[in-house]
Amino acid sequence: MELKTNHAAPVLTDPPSISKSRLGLHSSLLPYSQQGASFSSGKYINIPRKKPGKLDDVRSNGWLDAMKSSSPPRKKLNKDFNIEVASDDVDNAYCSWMLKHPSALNSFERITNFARNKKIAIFLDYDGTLSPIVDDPDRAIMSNAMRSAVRNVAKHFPTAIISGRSRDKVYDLVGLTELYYAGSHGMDIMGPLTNTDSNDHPNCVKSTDQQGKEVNLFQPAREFIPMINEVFRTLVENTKGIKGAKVENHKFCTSVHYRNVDEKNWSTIAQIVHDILKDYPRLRLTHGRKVLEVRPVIDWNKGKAVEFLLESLGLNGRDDVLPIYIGDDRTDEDAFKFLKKKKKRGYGILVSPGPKETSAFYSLKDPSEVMEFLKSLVRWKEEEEEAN
Ligand SMILES: O=P(O)(O)OC[C@H]1O[C@H](O[C@H]2O[C@H](CO)[C@@H](O)[C@H](O)[C@H]2O)[C@H](O)[C@@H](O)[C@@H]1O
Repeated sequence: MELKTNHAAPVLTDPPSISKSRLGLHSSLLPYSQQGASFSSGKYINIPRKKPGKLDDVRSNGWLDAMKSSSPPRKKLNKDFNIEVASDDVDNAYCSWMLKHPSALNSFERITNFARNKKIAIFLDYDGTLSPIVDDPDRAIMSNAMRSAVRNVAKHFPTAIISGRSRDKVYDLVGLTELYYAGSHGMDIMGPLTNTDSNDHPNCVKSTDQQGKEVNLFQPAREFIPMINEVFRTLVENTKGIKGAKVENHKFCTSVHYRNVDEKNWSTIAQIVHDILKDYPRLRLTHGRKVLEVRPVIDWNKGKAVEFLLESLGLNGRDDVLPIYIGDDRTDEDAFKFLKKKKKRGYGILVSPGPKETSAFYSLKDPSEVMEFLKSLVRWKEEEEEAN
């Protein structure tokens, strides 16, 4: 592929950026990244609400655009984004983007040079990162080779999975006891019990894990469980006539999948979720890959979860620590932003086969490259240990 950096490259956003003021949006309908949350556990985000009675249609408020642009297969980029470019231009766009977000594999030596004499902490998203995206969320099975790569990484570095799925579900899928797990986009964290400030955090309780080991359980949205259950049941009921729709209950949030729904019914799905949110002002919408997610309006996300876990591990804010976060989705951007905040605090790595707006520093194409990167880290660490 030829590199042409002077070409005006179309960088694709996922979902597309929408002018709030132009559309006069109900802010709970906006993609999460547009809402500007700030840290403070358990506090609500201050979201100005529209006057009741003035409801947007899902078409005019940008939901449908965001739904269409979520998770486009690379070969369909031009069509899905209505960009009139030849496929060479898409390749050029990708190359230009790669200059800004180089491959973590090609930059491996740079990464390890920076990591030398530092303690690395690894944070991994699940879907699209450790397992490829598939049509049925229940069949997103991680390969044994990937499991073994993650197990080996965890032998050398503290390692956590940060997923949008419920913590129990992602634990069942990964099946490794040596990791820390954060489910429901970080709203359900099982971390180490240590003598750090994180133990005194409100919403933190001592608990035991599957092996009976004492752990720290942090659930800042606990009070929302009955509400999420109620919304889950209503969503199941209201979408049951839509072929291919699937609703998941993640305990602190709920997801409505439309990957397998005929595109002509997407507006119906959107309208159903939109109508439910009208009745629950303490819940809001975020967009994932062909999924609408309903979650509490609390100031908590995957970035906060990374900070919390680093704090629990006694690793937060230290110059001798290098956190690395690998993820593929919009919700991973909060973690990338957290690592980027202070210069060189850590590396975000976006998993994407095409250009995407991101706060990640590096990129990897797909889960097989993620596995290669994890294996390389282990090899490097073992060589370092042997040499010392
Ligand atoms: O934070 P993650 O671990 O990446 O979880 C995000 C969502 O992942 C799952 O949905 C996605 O993967 C499915 C399986 O490949 C795919 O069918 C779906 O279209 C994707 O959105 C999970 O089912 C969701 O509930 C998570 O929120």
